[in-house]
Amino acid sequence: MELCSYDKEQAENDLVIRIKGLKVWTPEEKSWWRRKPTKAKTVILNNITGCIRRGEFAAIIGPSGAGKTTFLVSLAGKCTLPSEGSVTLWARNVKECPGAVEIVPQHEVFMDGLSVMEHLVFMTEMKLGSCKDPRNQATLNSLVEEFKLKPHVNTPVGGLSGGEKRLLSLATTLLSDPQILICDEPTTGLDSYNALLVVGVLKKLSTTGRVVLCSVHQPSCDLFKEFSSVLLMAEGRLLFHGSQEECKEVFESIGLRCPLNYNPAEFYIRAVSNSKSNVQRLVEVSTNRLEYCDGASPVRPDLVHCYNRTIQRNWFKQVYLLLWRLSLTLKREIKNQLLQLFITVVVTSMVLGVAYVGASGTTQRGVQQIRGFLWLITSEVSFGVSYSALYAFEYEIALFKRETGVYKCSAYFVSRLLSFIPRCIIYPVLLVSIATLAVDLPSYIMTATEFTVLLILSAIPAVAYGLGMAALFTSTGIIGDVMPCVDLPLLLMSGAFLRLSSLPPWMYPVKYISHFYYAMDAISNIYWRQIDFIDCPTNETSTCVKDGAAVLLENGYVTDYILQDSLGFILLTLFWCVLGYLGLKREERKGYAY
Ligand SMILES: Nc1ncnc2c1ncn2[C@@H]1O[C@H](COP(=O)(O)OP(=O)(O)OP(=O)(O)O)[C@@H](O)[C@H]1O
Repeated sequence: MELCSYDKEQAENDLVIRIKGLKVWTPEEKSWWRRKPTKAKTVILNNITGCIRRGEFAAIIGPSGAGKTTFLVSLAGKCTLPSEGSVTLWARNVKECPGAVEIVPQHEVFMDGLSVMEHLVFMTEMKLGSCKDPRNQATLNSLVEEFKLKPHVNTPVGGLSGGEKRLLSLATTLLSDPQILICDEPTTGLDSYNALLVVGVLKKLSTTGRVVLCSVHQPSCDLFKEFSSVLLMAEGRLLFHGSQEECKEVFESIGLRCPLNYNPAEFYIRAVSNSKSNVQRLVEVSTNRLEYCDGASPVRPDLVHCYNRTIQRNWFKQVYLLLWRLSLTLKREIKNQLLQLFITVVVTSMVLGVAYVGASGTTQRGVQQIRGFLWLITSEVSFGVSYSALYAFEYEIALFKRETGVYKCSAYFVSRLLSFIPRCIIYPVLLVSIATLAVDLPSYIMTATEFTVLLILSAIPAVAYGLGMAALFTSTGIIGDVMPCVDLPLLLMSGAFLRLSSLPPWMYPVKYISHFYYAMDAISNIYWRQIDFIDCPTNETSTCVKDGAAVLLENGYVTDYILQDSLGFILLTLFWCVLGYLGLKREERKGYAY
């Protein structure tokens, strides 16, 4: 089970991680109307140099805000802040060795509706391959055993305690058997038994040659002594790196002796909290001590072969697995979801039925009513599905970012789109079946069937539109405000409120990206093409429309509607999918907030 390996004989005692002059800072923030920066640049990591050896099990300690998390994230090559200096694994840039390092963040993010086993099966399938493979099954079972997750395999993840979630998070990360494991506060929130259990497993990993780095907050004496080395940080600097014995010696050399029976970790942290002089003295000592890293012989990059146990499942398999995971959570809510949908559609259909009872397109009065009815059923479906997709990413975006690299962004978007297909079918079927009973449709069965098929087809670009907008605005939280502004020009193009034949040419592009337009164009054509004669009373004062074709002409709908509207639905779905994909890609690039 080897991930990112290298020629062992050649480099048995070599350095694994080498850090040179690492500096990380937050960028200046400027507003476009002021020249002066609104927020100055802040240095988080200040010129860190050091090296980590094979088999090291290190505790990273320091006061809050010392930069421990930023340091760990930089070591994993996942820091998105501006930086200089270098982090290399076996003489290779950390970013060139993906999969060699895995990071377990401080905060867990899971799909709460899944059970522990379902989550682990999903991750195994995505990262390692089929769960039917005995090797993968053995890995999965051994992690369940090792992290004492067996009693919880059927418990929903959302129902686990904080500590149990931590164990699950570690087990998930270890599935891919990383060569370097970085854990941000792996024992926080665990009782002493589980904390020791976790530390024990991590220590065991390090004895196999892997590097395990953990930031720890106020570790107990028992826990602290399990670590083979200590990295002490304060004010963004690495003040000490070495064994616990050496740490004691260094502190004593600057006149700081840990009292007997006092927790050494707590003593070191206290000594560097709010004491500039202690920090300065340790910086001076460490500058000399850390030179040993420069003296050690580096591995030749050409001898390093980065490979990793995780595999990339093919795109279709990824979509399938993501859909399978979504279906598991949906299955648990299916009764509520169906009931909600049913009530919404029945109430809507009944209101429409009552308002348009007996409406027929064969009379002059009926023309207006049928136009209204057609507009309302198409807009109900479009709004119903696009707004249900609008908040799809709100809760999932953190999970998506956390799982970056596990599956492709496009696979995730497509699986989310496909998960709405049942709604795109059920909604129109119910709505047309109930609402059309009240109106006078020519060749009822045929027309109602055509309406249903059309509304199902129109629901797909509508969902893509909702998801696309959701992906574009998910991180800003303003989606609820943006949607109505984008909806307005699109629904104006439906032809229900404007005569499309007299649109100014500059508005044409809006018409062609309006799913309302294609849906109204098609449904109007289906209905009005069957109306050969519209009665015109002798006492009618205004001009009469004489047949369905005249109604279509008046509205500005096309004649070749099947080809144009089908093409419109396809292109529009692609258009919103591409925009949604780009939105998600942008979120992915921003990185996970560790
Ligand atoms: N993306 C960021 N933007 C702005 N400031 C940041 C960012 N990330 C970290 N910081 C700041 O850098 C400092 C170090 O943060 P970091 O989380 O690395 O510290 P830490 O030692 O892990 O703290 P704790 O032990 O409390 O988790 C903090 O003052 C934090 O506010």
